Amino acid sequence: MIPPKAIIFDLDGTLIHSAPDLHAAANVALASEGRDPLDLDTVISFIGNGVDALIAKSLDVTGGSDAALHVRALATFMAFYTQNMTTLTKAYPGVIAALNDFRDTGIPLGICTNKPVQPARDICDQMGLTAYFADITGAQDGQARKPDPAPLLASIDNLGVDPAQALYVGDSAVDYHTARNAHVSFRLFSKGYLNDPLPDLSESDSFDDWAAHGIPLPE
Ligand SMILES: O=C(O)COP(=O)(O)O
Ligand SMILES: [Mg+2]
Repeated sequence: MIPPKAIIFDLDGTLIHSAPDLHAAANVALASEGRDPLDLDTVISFIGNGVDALIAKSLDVTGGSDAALHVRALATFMAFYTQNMTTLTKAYPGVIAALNDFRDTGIPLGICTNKPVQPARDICDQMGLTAYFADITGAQDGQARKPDPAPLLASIDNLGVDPAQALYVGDSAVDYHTARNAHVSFRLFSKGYLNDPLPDLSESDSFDDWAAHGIPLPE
């Protein structure tokens, strides 16, 4: 692998362990509808396709859903989550040191997440991450989400590099397929929220510790 000219990261399950706050907000939304709470691992298995999918799956497994219920539960979820996005959330060990190393090379860094863009930006602000990133691309109403390649290609375009020279780092099958669809190199952080196995991904394209990410850097 040659050193990338830009690195774009997924957010949830890649840079930050955000599931505990997503779990808490999901259970507030479920409780407001008289539903039983879900355990953390179940909520983790619902992360990766955005908040709409998280709410839909949470309602499905606790008694079903309809359009009005979905809208209400999503609103309750967002009202709580936007006030509690970094209460339990932490950067994975080694992430800050790795970001410092990447930044020191001078190559541009970005985030491409299926989390709605404003919460993604607010979380980065609250966690002191914003200054590392020249671009933060998140989900927006009416716009394609990962695994559609559009958001990743938009983020790479904002960084001003050719997709062939960029690297995407993510934790899920959604991220892997996004990179494939965009013809962008991919590395998997395997200690995030990987729900489906990735049989086509070679072992050497995966890491489980940010202190040993294996991303080659320019001198
Ligand atoms: O919000 C989600 O479901 C996933 O967010 P991510 O794309 O940062 O992993
Ligand atoms: Mg993720």
